Amino acid sequence: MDRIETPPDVVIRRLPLYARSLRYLLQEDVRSVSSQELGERINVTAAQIRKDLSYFGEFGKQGIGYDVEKLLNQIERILGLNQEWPVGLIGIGHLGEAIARYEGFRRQGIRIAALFDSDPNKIGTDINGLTIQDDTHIERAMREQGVKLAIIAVPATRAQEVADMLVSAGVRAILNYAPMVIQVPENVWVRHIDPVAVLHSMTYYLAREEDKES
Ligand SMILES: NC(=O)c1ccc[n+]([C@@H]2O[C@H](COP(=O)([O-])OP(=O)(O)OC[C@H]3O[C@@H](n4cnc5c(N)ncnc54)[C@H](O)[C@@H]3O)[C@@H](O)[C@H]2O)c1
Repeated sequence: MDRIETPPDVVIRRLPLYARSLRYLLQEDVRSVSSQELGERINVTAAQIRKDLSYFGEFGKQGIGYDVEKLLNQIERILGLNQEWPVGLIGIGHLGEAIARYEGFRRQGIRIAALFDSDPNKIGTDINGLTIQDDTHIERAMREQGVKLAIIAVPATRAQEVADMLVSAGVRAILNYAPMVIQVPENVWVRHIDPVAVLHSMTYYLAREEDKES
């Protein structure tokens, strides 16, 4: 069977969730799992899991389920997690410092490799063995280390200029925490994390409930 279709982005976004669930299963010493059981853990139907995985080849056998370790290895390979990814972090304020100190990234294939800020009081100080560099050095430092991934944790008003510097530095994927949509060329991936917008999408429901009660 030909499998030339490009997997949609929603499928790619689910793969890390499958991988995480499979890691938990391995920790629980579960060696084999059905798409039904895997789906229940992440609120996805068994049919959806089978369809998602079918973009990448044949996994598991009908009626037997998936070998947890093998499927995890395959998904990790698909996600490029058979290597470690260095990441540049820009903006070492409240959030940036917490990210720089977070040990969980390293355990999951992501290595914070370079820190940048524009505040002269922060430049030259160390966090977790890394020296905060002047953000005017982004291009040189990122190119020298071959860093293709970056995290933006600067105020919204500074996010676009930082994104422009990252693009000039050859960065191809940006995780943006600033509440501001940044413009980048087509060949650069951007994901936004906006906890305030997510909370507001729930305050909508709470406010309606309160209206009904009053
Ligand atoms: N702190 C949170 O819980 C939180 C939650 C969600 C989103 N955010 C967003 O994350 C971003 C950072 O938040 P924060 O609380 O850490 O802010 P912060 O003010 O504590 O830190 C911002 C840091 O960015 C640096 N900076 C400013 N301009 C820069 C530039 N051009 N280049 C490099 N560094 C620069 C500042 O010197 C400072 O160290 C903001 O956009 C904020 O809206 C924060």
